[in-house]
Formats: sequence, structure tokens, C-alpha cells
Amino acid sequence: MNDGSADFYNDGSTDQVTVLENVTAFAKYRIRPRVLRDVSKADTSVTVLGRKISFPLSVSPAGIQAIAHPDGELATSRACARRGIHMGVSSFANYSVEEITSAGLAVGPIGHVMQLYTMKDRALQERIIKRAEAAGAATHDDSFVAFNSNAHSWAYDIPWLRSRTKMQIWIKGVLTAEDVMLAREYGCDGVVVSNHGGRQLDGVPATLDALPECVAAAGGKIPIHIDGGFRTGADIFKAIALGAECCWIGRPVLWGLAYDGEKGVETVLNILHEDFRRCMMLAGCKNVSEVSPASLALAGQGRPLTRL
Ligand SMILES: Cc1cc2nc3c(=O)[nH]c(=O)nc-3n(C[C@H](O)[C@H](O)[C@H](O)COP(=O)(O)O)c2cc1C
Ligand SMILES: O=C(O)C(=O)c1ccccc1
Repeated sequence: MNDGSADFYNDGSTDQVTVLENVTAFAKYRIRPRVLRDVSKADTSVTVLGRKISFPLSVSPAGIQAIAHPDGELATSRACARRGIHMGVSSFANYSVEEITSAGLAVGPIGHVMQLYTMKDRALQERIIKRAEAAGAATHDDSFVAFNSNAHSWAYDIPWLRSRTKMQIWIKGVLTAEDVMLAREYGCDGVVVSNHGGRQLDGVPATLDALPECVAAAGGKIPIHIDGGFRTGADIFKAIALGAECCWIGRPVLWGLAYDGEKGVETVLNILHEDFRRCMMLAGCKNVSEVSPASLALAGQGRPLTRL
């Protein structure tokens, strides 16, 4: 990968405010460690989208992965299958959804999530939906309105999608309680709190800062996922403690791909898994459901967070 591609991957938009804040937001929280708890059988697995995955992480959809490595999305899919987590497939992948799913399935069971942009060309959208469904993807999500069409709406598009697929419908790119309420109202299956890795509108909140209001608005009725700036196991732990069901990573996978293809992605996923497991154990949590607001304090304060 050349310097230009590295910049393309790493950059945020405009003044780089949101891309930076996605990462620094985690420092607002401290982890409250617990001692003398038997965590010898600590279990990091969770059930997400109806499938058990090895820990609460998935790979965010990212376009044109062959820039990082010639195997592109095929390598990512294989690494996800080997590490037992879900993979998001971009509408702008270098390989077809059929090739990507069969690459992963040749390694082991894996769930793919199809990412669908709002597009002016509905016939094209429909073809993508049908192919993703036939290839066995669990869901697709709908985001990034400015990219393709700005004429989409809750009232028209969600029923339109529902009438065309049995897959779950998740909305990626939500940052407000208002939009979580709408997602609930229109019967969406879940929401990914995301600001597109700080690459869309600069100046929107860090996703971790938006998470508590989104979790509160979901009220336990729909699952809330999150991406943006997750780089360590402790980052994942903090978002889970604040009520996310699962975290997603974008750039770290692209870095792993550029470093060593499938093996590089697997290394990234291994590091994050072990880091998350260690964090959970040192916080005294035997399983992911024990990770709660009480596992955290605000920086500079010792008191547990009691509610969001
Ligand atoms: C190079 C690059 C390409 C991306 N392509 C897509 C895409 O095709 N579809 C999409 O929904 N999001 C895309 N995203 C956004 C990611 O899905 C994700 O929201 C973001 O990268 C998460 O932040 P992180 O990179 O800090 O982990 C892309 C992000 C990057 C960095
Ligand atoms: O760069 C991006 O953020 C992005 O979403 C994208 C979309 C299509 C192809 C490559 C990247």
C-alpha cells in the first residue's frame, strides 16, 4: 500500500475533528477493576444477529479492500471466519458478495452483513439486496445519504426494503436519540451508532459520546451497535459497559490487510480478542453480560456509573 492509499484510509473529513475525537472519547472513562473473583473460565462470546460469535466485535464494511491487499475482502472474510466473528460487506467491494461469502464459508461458519448505500438507482439496490440474500447475508444497513441519494425517507424506504427482503434491516450512521426512536417506530431490527469513521460530516459527535443517548432511546427494544475509533480491548469493554451489544472496527482491519493479508487481519482480531478477554478478567467479569455501567467510572472520579 503506498502513502496515498494509507492517507485515503486514515483520513477523516475537513478538519479531522471527529476522526480524532472518536479515538480520544474513550479516555473519558476509567475501568473499575475487581479482585479475587474467579475468572478462570471467563467467556467472551455473545450472540449477535442470531449467531454466537467469539467476542463482541464485527468488521465494519469498507470499500475497495484490494487497495490494501490483492486478496481484499476474500482475506477479510476468511480471517473473520477463522476468528468466529461477523463481517460487513461494502456495496463497493472489489469482490462479489458471492465470492466473499464462499471464501469465508470455506474456512468455517461465518455471518455476513450486507451494507447498502441509499442509491438513486433502485433497481441496482434491489439487485444487490437479492444477491446478498441469496448468498446468505444476515442483514444489510442503510446509511451515508449524501453519497448517492438525498431523497430517501423513513416512511418510504423502510417499508420498501421490508417488501423486498427477509433479511434484518439495520440503520448505520445514527448518532441521535431521535433517529433511534424513528428506527424503532419503523420496525428496524437494530442500529449501528456510526459517524462513518469521521469521514462524513466533520464536527459530529464521537460515537462513544453519542452512545448513551442512543442506548437510552433504544430502551432495550432494539440492539445498539457502534463503530468509530475502536483500537483496544478496553475500548470494546467501555462501549459494552455503556450498553452496546457489539462493536465494529474499520481501519484496523485495513491496516492488518495491508500488513499481511488474511494473516494480518487475523493478527489484528487475535490481539483485540485477547486484549478484551484480559480487560474483562481484570474487571472481574466472568462473561459479557457482567460488563455493566458499574464496571466504569468517569475519569477523575472513583464512583461507578449507576445509570446511563
Ligand atoms: C477506507 C474506508 C472505506 C469505507 N467504506 C465504507 C463503505 O463502503 N460502506 C460503509 O458503510 N462504511 C464505510 N466506511 C466506514 C466504516 O464502515 C466504519 O464506519 C468506520 O471505518 C469505523 O471507524 P474506524 O475506522 O475508526 O474503526 C469506510 C471507512 C474507511 C476508513
Ligand atoms: O472512503 C469511504 O469512507 C467510503 O465509504 C468508500 C466508499 C466507496 C469506496 C471506497 C470507500
